[in-house]
Amino acid sequence: MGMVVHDDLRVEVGRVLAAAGVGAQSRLCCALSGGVDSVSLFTLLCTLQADFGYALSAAHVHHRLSPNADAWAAACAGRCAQVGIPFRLLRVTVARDHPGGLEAAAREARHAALDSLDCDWLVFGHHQDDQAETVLFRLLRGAGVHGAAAMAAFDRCRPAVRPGRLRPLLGVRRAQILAWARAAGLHWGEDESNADTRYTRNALRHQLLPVAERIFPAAVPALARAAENFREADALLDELAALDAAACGGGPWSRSAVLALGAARLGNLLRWQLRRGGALAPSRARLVEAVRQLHVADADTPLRLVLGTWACCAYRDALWLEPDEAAAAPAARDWRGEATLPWGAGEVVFEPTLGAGLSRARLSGAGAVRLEARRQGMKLRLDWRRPRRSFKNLCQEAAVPAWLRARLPVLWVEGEPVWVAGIGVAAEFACAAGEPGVIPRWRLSGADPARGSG
Ligand SMILES: Nc1ncnc2c1ncn2[C@@H]1O[C@H](COP(=O)(O)OP(=O)(O)OP(=O)(O)O)[C@@H](O)[C@H]1O
Repeated sequence: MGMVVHDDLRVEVGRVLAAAGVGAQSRLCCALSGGVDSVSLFTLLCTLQADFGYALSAAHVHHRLSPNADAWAAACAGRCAQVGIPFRLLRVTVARDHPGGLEAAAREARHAALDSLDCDWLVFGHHQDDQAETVLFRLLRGAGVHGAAAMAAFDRCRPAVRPGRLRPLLGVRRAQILAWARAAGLHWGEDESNADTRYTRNALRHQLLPVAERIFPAAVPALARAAENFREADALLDELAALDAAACGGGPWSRSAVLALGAARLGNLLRWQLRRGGALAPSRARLVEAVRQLHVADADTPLRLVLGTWACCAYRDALWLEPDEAAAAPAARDWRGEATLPWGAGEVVFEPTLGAGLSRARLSGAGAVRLEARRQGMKLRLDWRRPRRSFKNLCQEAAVPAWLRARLPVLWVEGEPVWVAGIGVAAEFACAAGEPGVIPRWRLSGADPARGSG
């Protein structure tokens, strides 16, 4: 393209790529908005391709919001065609009723579309001024350490799930990029919404930050440095949470071990686990309240505390987090005498006994034995001398909370329940004295409930 290439920007982008471990086998996709930042980035990535040997492509998200959106998309497509770089146009539909407003809805749709691309790294044009704005924005909304850490120059996001994110210009000032782009003779678009101070981010950029810079001339690099400090502290908190999670039993934690942690550490553990599960961060008030309730509930009370889109559950000595909509019952399974069967977040263990639990003879004389959730209108007789009672009644008596009922494993023989976890064995199938039997036990262990298995 016959442009002047200033070495400083090229060196900086190359430094970040090398630090992230980008090499000849890497597939990079440049998120190309058509603005000066991503156009400069795209140009630099094209230049550096010879040094690194990576495969480069570009993608533009068409939000269908602005009347100029088609022109932006066409400009991006044209730019890629000119230099022979594969280009993807991603059309998204932005929710008009998003609780965070149109800007947040557009961002969410944009990131979801980009995440679906088949590449190792998505490369963004964020720079140091964006970083400073992000830090300030988040602090003004009461962020914690994780939020105030803002953006990383690179995050290797769960390789199998979504591409990593690279921001090679994060240490570069906006003015530097602009000067570089002008010197390089680039052409780019100006986003009409950037001048619109109705959007909070733009108000921050055009009104708040200029005032801060008048008083603190180094406000932008200082805020970017603060983000790095927060990032370091955040990594330490994550390490602490990982240690605490392991010490509390890995998968479903031991409730007593979790409650032995101080309130701040317990909150840190919950936040960490929620982030790993991809949950939105709960509000501080909600989290503090959940920690308080966990502490005041007596050890045997089952708990289900909603934390935003997830819930923190405790039953007996197990404590775990799961998506809030996961009220669905675990998958049914046939029992053919196995020692254990998986059940949702845990398993059902069949312990051999003598004169207790379910009669082996009766079970083997019956048809198919199936582990399944409760069924509508089911009844169970625990005692010969008493009538059959409804599942609901039995649950109430055994203090099994409503949310847990759909998850209780039930052993069914020919359409009749013969065992219900936490409740007992049907009198018809009870083992007589001295007779070989089996006791099923529901154990919340094994699989990680936060992964929502079963
Ligand atoms: N429509 C788009 N299509 C492709 N990439 C885009 C688009 N808009 C923005 N990007 C990418 O995101 C970077 C940051 O853009 P911008 O500052 O407008 O977004 P933001 O909303 O502040 O950031 P973020 O989306 O990360 O929250 C751009 O440099 C570009 O790499």
